[in-house]
Amino acid sequence: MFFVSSHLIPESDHTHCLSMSICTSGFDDTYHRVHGTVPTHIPLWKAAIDDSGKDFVDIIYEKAFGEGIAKAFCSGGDQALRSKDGYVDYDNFGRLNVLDLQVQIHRLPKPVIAMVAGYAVGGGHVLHMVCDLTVAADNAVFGQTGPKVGSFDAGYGASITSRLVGPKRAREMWYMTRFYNAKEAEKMGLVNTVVPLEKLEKETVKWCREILRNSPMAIRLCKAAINAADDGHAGLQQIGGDATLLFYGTEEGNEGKDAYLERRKPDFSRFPRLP
Ligand SMILES: CC(C)(COP(=O)(O)OP(=O)(O)OC[C@H]1O[C@@H](n2cnc3c(N)ncnc32)[C@H](O)[C@@H]1OP(=O)(O)O)[C@@H](O)C(=O)NCCC(=O)NCCSC(=O)CCC(=O)c1ccccc1C(=O)O
Repeated sequence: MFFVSSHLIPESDHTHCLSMSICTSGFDDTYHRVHGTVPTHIPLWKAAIDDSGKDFVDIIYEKAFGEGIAKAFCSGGDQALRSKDGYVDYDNFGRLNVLDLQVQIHRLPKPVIAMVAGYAVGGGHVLHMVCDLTVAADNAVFGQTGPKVGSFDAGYGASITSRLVGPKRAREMWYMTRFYNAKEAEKMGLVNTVVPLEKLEKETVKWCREILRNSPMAIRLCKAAINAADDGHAGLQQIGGDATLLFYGTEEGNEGKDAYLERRKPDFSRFPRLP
């Protein structure tokens, strides 16, 4: 189970900087939090998975929830770092790395829950939309800003908006760049639930635990199935991989492998040919 959240990044730096709360699959009481400012140009999933955000942990967490000020989930690509070819890296290469993060969130065979406090706008709004579920605080604000600042996300960004809120509303969001409060977002189907800010993390953890009561393989396949149509061949590959994974655990699958290793002809006759 993963959940992605972003709390207030100190001072002005709340652009594409997520403080991430990553709950590993066990998600027991020892789940760890990785809170940190992770700039656009570092693949966030990698930072999270590598635990490389460890140093930030308490500082950001305190700033965000300790002081009761969670101003932003993510306000999108840092316009100050934007260059002619993307968002510049430490090595001065422009990149659009957030696209990779979107793909990773979609393909991760576990639910990813966006825990949104404050602004989720621009590329930050796309990030919450690619997550499986969104638990929003009552101070959350949602919207696309791209066309206002000369940007757009014509990949997952535009198409998932349309899936979630319908094509008319999606156009409204992208053409008009309006902001919507948490209740409006809930009504539009952009978020799953809205809770008071101070209950945000508790509620998100509750949702995680509720999911974790259920079959991990069933959930894995539900996620793959829900994303399959949107993801085209990559979606089929994901669900196909899951089918292979399950088949390798069967006697029928192993008969082929065993026969090969034992240098004999495989005997599949005992396996049913189901209607
Ligand atoms: C988020 C706001 C609505 C907050 O407003 P407010 O509370 O009044 O605070 P401010 O005073 O405006 O902001 C505080 C401080 O933060 C700076 N800031 C905020 N957001 C950004 C930003 N995105 N870039 C740079 N700086 C930002 C702001 O300037 C202030 O700094 P000071 O130094 O204190 O003055 C409001 O801030 C706002 O609307 N922000 C801009 C939102 C925005 O337009 N975001 C960019 C959208 S485009 C985008 O996200 C890229 C899309 C993308 O990610 C992508 C798409 C397709 C392919 C690839 C990519 C990709 O990889 O990036």
